Amino acid sequence: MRLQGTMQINNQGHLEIGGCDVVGLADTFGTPLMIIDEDLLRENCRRYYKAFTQDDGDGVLYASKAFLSTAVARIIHKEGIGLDVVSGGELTIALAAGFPPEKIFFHGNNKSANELRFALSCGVGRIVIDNHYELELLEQISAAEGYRPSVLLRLAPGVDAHSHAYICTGQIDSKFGFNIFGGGALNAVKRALESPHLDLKGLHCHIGSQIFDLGVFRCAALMMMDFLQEVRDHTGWTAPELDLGGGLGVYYTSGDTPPIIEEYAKTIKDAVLQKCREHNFPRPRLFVEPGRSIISPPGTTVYTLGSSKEIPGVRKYVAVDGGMTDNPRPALYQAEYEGIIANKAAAKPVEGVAITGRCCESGDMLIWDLAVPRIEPGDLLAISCTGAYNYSMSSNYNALARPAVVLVKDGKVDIIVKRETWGDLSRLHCIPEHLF
Ligand SMILES: Cc1ncc(COP(=O)(O)O)c(C=O)c1O
Ligand SMILES: N[C@@H](CCCC[NH3+])C(=O)O
Repeated sequence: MRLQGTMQINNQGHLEIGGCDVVGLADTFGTPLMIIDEDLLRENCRRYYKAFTQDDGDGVLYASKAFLSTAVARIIHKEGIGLDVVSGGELTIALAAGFPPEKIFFHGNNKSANELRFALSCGVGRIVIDNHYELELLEQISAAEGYRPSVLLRLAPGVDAHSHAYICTGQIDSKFGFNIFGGGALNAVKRALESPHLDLKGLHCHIGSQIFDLGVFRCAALMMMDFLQEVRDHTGWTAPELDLGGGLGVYYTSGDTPPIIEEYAKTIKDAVLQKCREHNFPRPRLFVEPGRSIISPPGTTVYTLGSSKEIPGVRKYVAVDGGMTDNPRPALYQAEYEGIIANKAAAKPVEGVAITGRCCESGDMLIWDLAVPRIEPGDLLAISCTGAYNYSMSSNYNALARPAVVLVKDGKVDIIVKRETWGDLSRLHCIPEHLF
């Protein structure tokens, strides 16, 4: 496993993160346990901040769908970054953390009337309108309740992000946004500009996630800038803001070669400036919305090894005490991960095993082929780069309780999300009177 951030192997041969021995963390907090390396999280935020906010007014918004807790929201805010939320729930967590609403952008392809009212009443910075239904709904609510929200329109620029089909979002055949091709986007811009109840600030696109090819980000930026010019030709309106979404990929396993944050920033800014010159267009205020590339590398999940089953000549399955409930990505996207036996981190590998979860599903696999030293039940497996879209996509399937999440830094540890208990699992259940 590639060691990232503050990870190291200590002189007891244990994996250490943020100066904390992972074996000690597992003893204290139990497993499965998600560990977040605060230094690496802050470093990623700072690199984004530096790369994108030197030009006046540009901004970085953390896509909180990747992982959101009140403590992480505080770190994000302290590092000068805004927040992208997609539901009343994410907005509630952000507000509970004391996140300033004006630094929050509200996304989503089917926001409810109640969610829109909530966003309006707390004064979010931007509402990103996804479709005509929402445009009408937001206009009606704003008119009735006396708001004039600042809005962006989400567009599908028709760019294929070359990532897993389930995480590409900017192509023509996508459920998200107004399509540039076919005129839907231009009509939406005209409609929003005509409305006295909406303050159209600019346009948005997000082409997908876990993207390594800077060429597709460049292509999206060029197409959006060409469209801003087309809009100016048709309406006379010069869009002051352009939000290009998130999507930068990260390293999960050897062979993954993601571009660095700084290269990504340069690609986007160069493309925008090129088109500004070409069209004599004033440089819009730029926003980006990274999620995975901020929080994935700082996250590591630790499991305890339990049962195993060896099928001679086929493979050896080794089960952990979590699985698709805390990390559904291998089952959903055939995602691959690296791992290390945290209590034997310096030991030489002697065999290859398949790491399976504990759910009643054959597809509940975490790693198909992991080289491990001699292992036994009770050993600890650490899987790296699990900070994004693991906990946030976790479930209670098989009535498994969600893991705890801890933040580590300089040898200190703080719990930031408590472990769910079996008691929590029935807290929303009710037994009707006639069943007594
Ligand atoms: C609108 C929007 N912005 C930002 C993101 C964050 O993407 P990523 O985590 O790949 O950076 C997403 C998720 O793909 C998204 O849908
Ligand atoms: N959940 C996806 C990313 C989706 C990004 C949100 N639009 C993943 O785990 O890779």
